[in-house]
Amino acid sequence: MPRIAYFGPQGTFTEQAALRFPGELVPVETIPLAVAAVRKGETEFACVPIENSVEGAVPATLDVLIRDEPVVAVAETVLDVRFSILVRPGTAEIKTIASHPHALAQVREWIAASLPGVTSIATSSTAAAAAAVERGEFDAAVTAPVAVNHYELDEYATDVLDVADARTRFLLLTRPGALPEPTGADRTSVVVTTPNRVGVLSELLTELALRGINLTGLESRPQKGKLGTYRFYIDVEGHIAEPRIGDALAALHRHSREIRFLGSFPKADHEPSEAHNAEFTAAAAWVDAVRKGERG
Ligand SMILES: O=C(O)C(=O)C[C@]1(C(=O)O)C=C[C@@H](O)C=C1
Repeated sequence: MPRIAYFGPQGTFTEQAALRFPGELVPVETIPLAVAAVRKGETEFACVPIENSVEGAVPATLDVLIRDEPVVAVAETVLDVRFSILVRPGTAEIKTIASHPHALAQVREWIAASLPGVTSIATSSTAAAAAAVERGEFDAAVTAPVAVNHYELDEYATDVLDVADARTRFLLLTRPGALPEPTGADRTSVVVTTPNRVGVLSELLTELALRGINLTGLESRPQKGKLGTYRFYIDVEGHIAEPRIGDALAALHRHSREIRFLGSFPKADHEPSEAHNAEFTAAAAWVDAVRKGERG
C-alpha cells in the first residue's frame, strides 16, 4: 500500500481529498512538510490543495513546487467546499474565530453578519484551528464538516459559505517517473521563469494559442529576488504525450530561462479536450517524408 502524506492534521479538507486515492494516509502539519516527505522518499505521494474557486491559488503549494528537487502531479481531485463553525461544548460567547486563511476568506461575509466584532485568526489549517479551539486557545474554528468527528467540539453552524458552489482542487504529487497514460481529458502543468523583456508573456501564450491549446490556469508568483520579477504557472488542457502539447512545451522551453514540468494527468472533470492531434501528426509525417526525399 503506497503512503500518502497529506496536509493535515486529521479532519482537513485535504484529508477528504486524499481519501479518494488508494493508500495509507499520513497526516503532516504543513504543505511544505507534505511535499518534503515525498522528496525524502518517506512517502510515495503527497496530497495538497492547489486552487479554490473563490480564493484562488494556494500560494504555499505554488512556492513549494518550484523549490528543491522536482515533484510532479499524477492525479487531481476536486471537492465541494462548505464549512462548519465548531465551538467547545457550552460556549456562550465567541470573541475569536480561527482557521486557514483560505477558509476565513470564504466565510468573511458570514462572520461579519453573524459574529460582528469577532477577531479572525489564521492557523496552519482548518483542522489545526479545531485542535486549538479544543485546547481553549480560541472560541471558534471554521472547519471541514468532518472535523466534528475528530475533535471534542460542537457545531455552532453548518453549511456556512459566502459564495455558493465553492470548490477546491487538490493534487497528488510524487517524484518524477513514468507519466500517467493520456486519457483524452488531461491537464498539463508547467512553471516558467522568463527573461525580463517586453512581450515575453504574450509570446508564451501565443505559442499555446497557435496550437489550439486551451489555457486553464495562469498564476504568477514573485521570483523572490528582485522586486517585479515573476514566475508563471501555466495549466493547459492536454497531455505532454500529444504532439501539439509536446511541441508547445518545447516552444515554451525556448522562451524561458528556466522551465519545470509539473505533470500531465487526467482532469477531475473528465471532460475531453478539443485536440488537433491528427493535424500535428500528419504535418510531422509530411516533414519527415520531405526530409527523406519521398515527398515534395
Ligand atoms: O485547511 C484545510 O482543511 C485545507 O485542506 C486547506 C484548504 C485550502 O488551502 O484552501 C482546503 C480547502 C478549503 O478551501 C480551505 C482550506
